[in-house]
Amino acid sequence: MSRAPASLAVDHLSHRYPGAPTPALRDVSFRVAPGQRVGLLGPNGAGKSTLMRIVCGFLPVQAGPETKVAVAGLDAASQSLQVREQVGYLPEQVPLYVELRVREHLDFRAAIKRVPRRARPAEIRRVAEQTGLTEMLERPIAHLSRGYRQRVGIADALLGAPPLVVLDEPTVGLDPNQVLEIRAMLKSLGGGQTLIFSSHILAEVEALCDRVIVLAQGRCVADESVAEALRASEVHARWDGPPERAAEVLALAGAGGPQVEGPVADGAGSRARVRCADVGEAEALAAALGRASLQAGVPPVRLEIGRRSLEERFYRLTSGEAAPEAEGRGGA
Ligand SMILES: Nc1ncnc2c1ncn2[C@@H]1O[C@H](COP(=O)(O)OP(=O)(O)OP(=O)(O)O)[C@@H](O)[C@H]1O
Repeated sequence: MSRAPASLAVDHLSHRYPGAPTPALRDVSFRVAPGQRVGLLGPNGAGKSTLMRIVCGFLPVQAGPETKVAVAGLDAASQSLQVREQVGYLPEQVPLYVELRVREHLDFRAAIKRVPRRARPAEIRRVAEQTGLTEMLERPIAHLSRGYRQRVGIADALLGAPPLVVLDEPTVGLDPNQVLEIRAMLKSLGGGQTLIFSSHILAEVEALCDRVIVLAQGRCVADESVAEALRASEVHARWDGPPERAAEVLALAGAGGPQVEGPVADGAGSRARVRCADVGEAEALAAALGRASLQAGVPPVRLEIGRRSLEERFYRLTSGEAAPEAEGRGGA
């Protein structure tokens, strides 16, 4: 089976559970193009599952000014049944009929998803192959390991070739080998569907996605391509002089604005860090800071170019604090 991948549009989406003191989602907006692979990152309670449930039509869209959720152009509020037909969903807690064999379970689920009876055997073979379950089809689910049960949940989400596949923490609770196997399996899924999955694990998102959306306390705090996030660099600088003198050096080098953190006192000296869009910009800035330090007479100087890891950025974005210093790279 094959169907064209779906687009997803989320506009000004907020959500408050009945009786909850704070909203689970606050004015979240983003767009996903057909065939994109998007990682939804965020700490516990950030709102990832809530967002996924709404996108899949399992939680209602709470109306608000300009609120809209559309899958393949279908409105999740007024066309929720049609939206569900577009989506394959792996919930956080996978509901499996453990007394059934894998094939029976998938056949039952395919029937619910209205895969025509005659197409079902081939469809089950297809998803079993994609998820590495071919040898397990006759096993009772009760006898499967957690990793294999997760594969059954993912196979279920892929049944009927839904244009949008939404996987809520597909590797959570698995042992390290199972995590690697599931990641390899997800990576091997072709671009035949739009894929959104949630994770706490940055390496996973880096490896599997072309785009990352970061949620924190119900807000979307970052939305960028993984390549862009990985390109980001920064310059770490230390001076023997006090912060006022370091500020002079920064000004001489033309570094200012929100990209600059510091300068702050560091022992007898001072330090600052400047965010840059890429390594080239960081190298040019490090050289300019070197010249400016000499000019201002604030020696000695230590300048390092550090890659801002996705991990560090994630930490900052979701906690509002600086992570422990990133490892330096190179020097000037
Ligand atoms: N059924 C519910 N009723 C009330 N509050 C809920 C419900 N489900 C989630 N919440 C609350 O909504 C907020 C967002 O939860 P959600 O499960 O969407 O976050 P999450 O990012 O998926 O977290 P986790 O990574 O822990 O699964 C949290 O404060 C949570 O306590």
